[in-house]
Amino acid sequence: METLVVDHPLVAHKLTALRDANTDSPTFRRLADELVTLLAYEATRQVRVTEITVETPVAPAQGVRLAQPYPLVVPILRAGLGMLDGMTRLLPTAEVGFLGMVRNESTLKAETYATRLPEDLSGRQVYVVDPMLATGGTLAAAIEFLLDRGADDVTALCLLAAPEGIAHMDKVLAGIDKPIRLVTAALDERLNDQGYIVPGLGDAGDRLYGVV
Ligand SMILES: O=P(O)(O)OC[C@H]1O[C@H](OP(=O)(O)OP(=O)(O)O)[C@H](O)[C@@H]1O
Ligand SMILES: O=c1cc[nH]c(=O)[nH]1
Ligand SMILES: [Mg+2]
Repeated sequence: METLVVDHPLVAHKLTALRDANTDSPTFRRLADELVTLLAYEATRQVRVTEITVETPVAPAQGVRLAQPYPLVVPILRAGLGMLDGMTRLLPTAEVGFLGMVRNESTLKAETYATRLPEDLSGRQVYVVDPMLATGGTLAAAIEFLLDRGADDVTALCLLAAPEGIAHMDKVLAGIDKPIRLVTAALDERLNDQGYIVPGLGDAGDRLYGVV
């Protein structure tokens, strides 16, 4: 898996505020939304385009537009919903599919409780959004699901990643001959005994949606 940790002072500034336990839910949602837009700029570097010509008021100009089929954006419910608007703002013609997954907090295994996306993803470029890559169980299962449906190019956007999660993804996805990328705002130190990212930001879903 090709991994990019976005190194930018504005990303670091917003991420620091997001981590702060004193940041309330409305501010957390706004910061997550702003961070996605910054990450999406990097994450869409390989988005497929078609060359076209347009007529300016002066002369023909060569340019590009997004190729069809349009990209599919897949938020992993629930916390991934906090990254959806930022992503579709940058890719307004993208389709959106949904994966509902929850980590069993005792076993740390990911369980899928909802799938609502096209049956056939052959040839599709997919952007998966989920703020947290902790053990990597959730994201690895999500990407395997998308590849099984035929997706041939998958980019995941996360706000935070743990080294253990990236190692797990590399192991599970080894030998897959399709582009798989991760773009994250930070690579943190480690996981704690409860599988939480350290220093992290706590439970992203709870902080987005105000559950305490
Ligand atoms: O890398 P992992 O160890 O699998 O953990 C990461 C997952 O945990 C969080 O979701 P959670 O299961 O808390 O569900 P939620 O979005 O409904 O809060 C997070 O948004 C990821 O989906
Ligand atoms: O640190 C973590 C790990 C998993 N899920 C979260 O929301 N936070
Ligand atoms: Mg959660």
